[in-house]
Amino acid sequence: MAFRSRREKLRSILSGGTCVHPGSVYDAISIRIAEDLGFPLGMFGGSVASLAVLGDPDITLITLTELAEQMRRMSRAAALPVLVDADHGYGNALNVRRTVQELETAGAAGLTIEDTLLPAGFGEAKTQLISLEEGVGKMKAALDGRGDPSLVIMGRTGAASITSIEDAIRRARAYEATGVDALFFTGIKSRAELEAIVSATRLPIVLGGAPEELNVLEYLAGQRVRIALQGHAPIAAATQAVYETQKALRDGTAPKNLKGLPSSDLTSRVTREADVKARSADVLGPKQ
Ligand SMILES: O=C([O-])CC(=O)C(=O)O
Ligand SMILES: [Mg+2]
Repeated sequence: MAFRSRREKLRSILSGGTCVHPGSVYDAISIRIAEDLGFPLGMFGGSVASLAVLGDPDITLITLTELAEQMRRMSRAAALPVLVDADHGYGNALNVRRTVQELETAGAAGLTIEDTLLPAGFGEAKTQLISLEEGVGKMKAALDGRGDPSLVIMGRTGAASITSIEDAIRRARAYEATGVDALFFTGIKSRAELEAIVSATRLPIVLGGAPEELNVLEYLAGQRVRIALQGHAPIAAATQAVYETQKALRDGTAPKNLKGLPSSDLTSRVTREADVKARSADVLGPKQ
């Protein structure tokens, strides 16, 4: 299986003794940059998928097909293992099974399924959770949908910031019992909360965003946290760069005087130009 080594790399992060920051990736160029800079893993968030594909905020308007297609583009562009935020699995537990099948064939190294009620329901001001029982059904369906046993499936709960830390632990333990490979938590606010989770569970932990006091890799590593997200600044920086460049051009700046453009060397690296040229010479013959 072509993607197995990517999945095994993610598994070795989860079974290792350190905690890593993933690179935030959302398209073919961003995954190549993350790979070239030596990130051990890419994180493809639902928020950045919505931004890159639709230009929308993170409100689950993106479809599974669009998400999987963007993942497929990244899988072709680079060999960096990618953890995909598969949100709620795009429907009920049967949809979760389908979501796993699609992301597996698109080359994801791993994916998260969360227990948030998505998209937001009628008249609901605050984010809601599905029941623990429905969450368990989704985790079972995700595992059932996996064809390649090396694909990593993570159970994710946002309960810490929606209901309580006790509820987050209860849910994590129930997801753990289904056989998922790791637990992903959002909304953890303190070391005490993290330590309560650590003593009540046994699987590797992934933290999606954490306050300053938690953000020390050595400390996190000692708490069984293997991956700690750092948000999605690269796509935000790209938005600002496009804005500045278009504004300068609109204001009359000559293209040769624009600031912040990549060197030709960087462009050549992110397009893997040397590789393309070598292949062109092989199959298209020498240029006349
Ligand atoms: O998983 C992540 O990267 C955090 C998240 O939910 C998102 O960005 O949609
Ligand atoms: Mg998300």
